[in-house]
Amino acid sequence: MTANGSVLITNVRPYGDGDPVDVAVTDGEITEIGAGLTAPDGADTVDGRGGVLLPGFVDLHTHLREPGREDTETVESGSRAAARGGYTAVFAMANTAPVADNAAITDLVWRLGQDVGLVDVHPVGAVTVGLEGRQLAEMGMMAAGAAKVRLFSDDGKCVHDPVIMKRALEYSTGLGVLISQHSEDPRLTEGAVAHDGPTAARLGLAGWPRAAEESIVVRDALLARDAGARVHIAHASTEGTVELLRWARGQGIDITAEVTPHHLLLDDSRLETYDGVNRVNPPLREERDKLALRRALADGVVDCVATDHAPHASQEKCCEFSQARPGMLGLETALSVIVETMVDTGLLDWRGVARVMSERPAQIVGLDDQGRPIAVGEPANLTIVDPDTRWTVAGEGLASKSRNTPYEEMTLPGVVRATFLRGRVTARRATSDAAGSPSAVTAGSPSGVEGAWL
Ligand SMILES: NC(=O)N[C@@H](CC(=O)O)C(=O)O
Ligand SMILES: [Zn+2]
Ligand SMILES: [Zn+2]
Repeated sequence: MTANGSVLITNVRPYGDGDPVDVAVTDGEITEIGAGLTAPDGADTVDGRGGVLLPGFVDLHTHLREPGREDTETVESGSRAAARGGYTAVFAMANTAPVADNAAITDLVWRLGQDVGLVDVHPVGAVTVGLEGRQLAEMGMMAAGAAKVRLFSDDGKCVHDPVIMKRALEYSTGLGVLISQHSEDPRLTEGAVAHDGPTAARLGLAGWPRAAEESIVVRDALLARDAGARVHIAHASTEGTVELLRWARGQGIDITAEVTPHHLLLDDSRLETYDGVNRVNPPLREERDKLALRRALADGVVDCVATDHAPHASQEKCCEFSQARPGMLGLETALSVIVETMVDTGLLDWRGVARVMSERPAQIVGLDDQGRPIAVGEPANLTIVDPDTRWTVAGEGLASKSRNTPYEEMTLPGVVRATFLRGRVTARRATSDAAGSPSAVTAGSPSGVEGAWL
């Protein structure tokens, strides 16, 4: 565990409200908020340049590929990507090799994350042994380990056997942990590579129907109801899922859900090029799903944003569409996609961004040191966002070890200027432009140039 930091953050607007203030941090905690503060003893000063100060983001759905596929991402490279994306905590999915279905693996991932020290990496434990859907994993042992695993998922695969899912939910309630379901009826998606709609039909791609997701969402809502359990829906992707979530909430069922940035911005019209970078599970849907998901995130029916950051090697993505591995990068572009789809459209203000990217995800998994108010006495897990600068995404310049961003060459609004984990700077952009006027930056532009990462 690395020491807590002291820093003076100047010229920032908490939640984008009011006139700029300074925020003093000592030993990892916010000690003072006001105008014209002086730096705590020995502390660094970070000029926020009038940017929006938000609680550090929390990602309930990240794939870090360690152990097993360190060629595509490691805890270290993924942590750096997360910090640059404004994150202070991420949940690393269990579909590694070997699978994180025991406390030896989950504790290893936790320790690797703490040693890197850029973001709190909370391992997700598998629900079933080997993600095979047959035998429950030792959830209790993982929860009792150093990693204190609190989120379990077979993500990549659905816990499709209803009897296993029922038992897992009952068990999770006793342990006080949460199950995140990758909702996919495997019989309905055999061979499927794209959303089952007119585009896939025209392109000759095997279709993944909305019902494959929605039938599991409603089944699990009913299983959670009867078990008196909570359940979380990973990567909600359809208009029907939104309706089912609304219905289940109305019944008093304890169900929460996340949506990915890519399902808010992209749709299956992207598939025309047959570029494997657009293959993802669940698939990019249609315009009306995208718009329903945006509205649901704004009104709280979908609780939060989760990246489903899924790094893959270029040889796994640059091939025939149906052979490409599903999944896309997300950590370093999530904030910008949320600004584009939710802030610039008037659906969310900055308080809303704090809610869906930090507060709600922290509450859902019960992290008591994340998603906290920006107030004296609170942990300094923070991010500064410059909402007026646009940048052009280039996979080449990202901190991730992989390049499979679907936003290559897109110009997006919103730049993370700096991220703080318990008061320590974990990511920071250079500012050669002292006047602070908005300007275009490019990810990974050469050092010394505006926007480069220090
Ligand atoms: N989302 C994806 O398309 N892929 C994920 C697995 C998953 O989230 O289901 C992966 O691990 O690559
Ligand atoms: Zn999944
Ligand atoms: Zn995933």
